[in-house]
Amino acid sequence: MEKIIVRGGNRLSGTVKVEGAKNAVLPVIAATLLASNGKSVIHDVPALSDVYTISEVLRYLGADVKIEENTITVDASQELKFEAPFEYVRKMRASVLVMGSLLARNGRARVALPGGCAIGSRPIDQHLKGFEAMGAYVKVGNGFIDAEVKGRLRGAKIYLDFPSVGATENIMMAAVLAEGTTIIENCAKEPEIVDLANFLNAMGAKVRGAGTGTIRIEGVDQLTGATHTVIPDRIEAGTFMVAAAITGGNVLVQGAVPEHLSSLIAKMEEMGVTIIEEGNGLRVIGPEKLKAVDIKTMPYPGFPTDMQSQMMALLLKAEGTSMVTETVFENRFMHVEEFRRMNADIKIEGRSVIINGPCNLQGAEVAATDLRAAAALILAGLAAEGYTRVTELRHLDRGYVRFHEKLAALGADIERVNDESETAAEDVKVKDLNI
Ligand SMILES: CC(=O)N[C@H]1[C@@H](OP(=O)(O)OP(=O)(O)OC[C@H]2O[C@@H](n3ccc(=O)[nH]c3=O)[C@H](O)[C@@H]2O)O[C@H](CO)[C@@H](O)[C@@H]1O
Ligand SMILES: C=C(OP(=O)(O)O)C(=O)O
Repeated sequence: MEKIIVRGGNRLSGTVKVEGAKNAVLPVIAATLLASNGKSVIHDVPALSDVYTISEVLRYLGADVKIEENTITVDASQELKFEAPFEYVRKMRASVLVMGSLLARNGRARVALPGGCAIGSRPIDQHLKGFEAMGAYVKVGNGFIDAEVKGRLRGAKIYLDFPSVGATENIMMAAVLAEGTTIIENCAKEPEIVDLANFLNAMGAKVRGAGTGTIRIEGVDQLTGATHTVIPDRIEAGTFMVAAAITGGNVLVQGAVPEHLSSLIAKMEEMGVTIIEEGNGLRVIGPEKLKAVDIKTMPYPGFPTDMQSQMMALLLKAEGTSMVTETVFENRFMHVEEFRRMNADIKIEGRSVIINGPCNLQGAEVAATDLRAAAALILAGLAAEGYTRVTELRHLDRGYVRFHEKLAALGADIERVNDESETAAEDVKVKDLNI
């Protein structure tokens, strides 16, 4: 079994470079399907398992995808299939993002239902509501969503009940080739939405208002492949900012965009962390003592849910009582039990978590339950006494490139091992159970 073993206590120092954003590159890759001529060239693509999964989806659909270092080239000019099977969607929910592009290009999209995951039930009703408003007939059955439109999609006014990131992206991708104007109201404002709009516009689309609560899209007849560089990953940047703070370290996070991180910066400063803009990044200096604060996750520009578990790790070391309230996903507290295994004084009360700090964290064997929980447990391990062993690393690999190597380069005592003896023992168990 693969695990990351970290021994806490080292102060981190040095420079770490942020990768291109996972949550920006996935919709951008899905959008390359919209180009019926020319190739798209995407730069600063992070080497993540999610990126390989979406590339496989595109290949299955008939696109020609080449990955060279941090650049992906997609030629989707040939005829495309319209179905994305469960084997891909199961690996990665974001596979559902090909739906808007396929519907716009083919007039039909059939995508396996993504189902829930460890952080919540995650329905896609708002995506489907948008497609229906644009004239698509949507049917859900046998584990698939089937959307079909006779002729071309038509522009429509769509109000989202919640500013869903995925629904905003999927509707944008459907609307760029629709006939007439689409207006998405109460849409998501995340930087990743702006990045997608920039790529679509480079392909010849007419998208205005991305980054505000209303996006206006005038449909065009055809899109052409374009070149694009993905924005830096604000969540990876934030994770390293916490790593610096939790160890009382001094780290330059190169590529961190301050405007994308304002809520995190504000909260970390309230805790007593020093954050200085330097070059094209942020220098983060951890204090001797951290102060407790309250946090509530919200859609952008509110505090990001994708930083909730890492920030919770930091609050474990803060003096006083902190409350973390999760409003975006209904079940994103699976890491709390794991923190408790590390001797954290922490409890769940409804949609909030109460932390009494500073906790005397102790190393333990803990399991990652989702991508950000994996990072948070490693962060807690950096500040714990003794050795922390984190398992279920497939979650980590979805969103972090060489995470342990980057931390080791900053001075952390950390390694990633493949413990053969444990794997062998597990094989025996599996055989005994005849699974
Ligand atoms: C690949 C990607 O970019 N993932 C991000 C994206 O996920 P994703 O796009 O899935 O997140 P959404 O913004 O859509 O979801 C937010 C909330 O809205 C609900 N909802 C969403 C759609 C819908 O049709 N109906 C509905 O009820 C969800 O269940 C959830 O409770 O934004 C989330 C919120 O910032 C981040 O945590 C994820 O990292
Ligand atoms: C929840 C996340 O991603 P996804 O939507 O791909 O599951 C995340 O990046 O933290």
